Amino acid sequence: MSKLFRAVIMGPPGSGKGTISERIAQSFGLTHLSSGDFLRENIAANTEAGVLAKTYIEKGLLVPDHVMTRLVLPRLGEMTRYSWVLDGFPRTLIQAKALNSSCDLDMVISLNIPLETLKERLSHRWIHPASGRVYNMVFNPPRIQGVDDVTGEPLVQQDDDRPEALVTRLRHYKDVAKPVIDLYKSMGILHTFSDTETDQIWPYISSLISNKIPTVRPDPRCTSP
Ligand SMILES: Nc1ncnc2c1ncn2[C@@H]1O[C@H](COP(=O)(O)OP(=O)(O)OP(=O)(O)O)[C@@H](O)[C@H]1O
Ligand SMILES: Nc1nc2c(ncn2[C@@H]2O[C@H](COP(=O)(O)OP(=O)(O)O)[C@@H](O)[C@H]2O)c(=O)[nH]1
Repeated sequence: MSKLFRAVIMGPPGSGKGTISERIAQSFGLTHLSSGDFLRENIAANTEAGVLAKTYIEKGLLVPDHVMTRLVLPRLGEMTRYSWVLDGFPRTLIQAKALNSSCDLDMVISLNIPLETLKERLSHRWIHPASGRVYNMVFNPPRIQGVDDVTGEPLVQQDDDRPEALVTRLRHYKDVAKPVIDLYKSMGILHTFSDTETDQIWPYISSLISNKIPTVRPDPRCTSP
């Protein structure tokens, strides 16, 4: 069996983590794991972690590290046979160290996108709150304006995506992410991409991953035993 591939994607709000993770998942047959999705699932299922996490998310705060690690690491433990790209975790040094002690990462992708681009993108970002599906009224609009493609439910704009809120979020991201980025740099697995367009960055990410995964392997869940 060929070696499994594990990647983390980091970047400020609106940098394209979700968009690029989806492209990686589709192109290389990896599973896209998102801490935001894990949280939404737990909130919907009213688990103990979900109820606790909700109180932080509603205040615009990061969920405490011990809650996040207890939530994410067991999910990764269930993925031992699969290659994945992890989006939204780790966000702090404590989370990064916990991740390092539970698995070996092959690659960390860090997106470094100018503030003006983030502001512009987030001002057009609309989401389907229940699923976390993300649209952009310019870049990838829904089929019917204002409505989720899958459920037909209304889309909303998050308060956090307002330009005024973004500057604070970005500062916070930089402070918290810096030691994480330094750690991955020191491990020699960090790859940073800077551009204003996902379509410009994508060929570089794609060829980087192709070099690590010489043949595009089908997702093992989709093959018969
Ligand atoms: N690794 C994490 N550590 C702490 N809190 C987290 C983590 N991942 C997600 N959260 C919490 O869940 C919320 C939703 O996360 P999600 O990644 O879906 O969206 P987001 O923070 O709006 O990020 P972005 O704008 O970068 O997509 C976050 O705002 C944060 O409160
Ligand atoms: N205009 C434009 N919008 C983009 C581009 N890449 C992603 N987006 C949109 O920008 C917003 C933020 O992207 P997202 O993947 O949610 O970023 P994340 O917050 O880092 O996960 C979404 O509305 C995307 O559809 C791009 O290259 N150009």
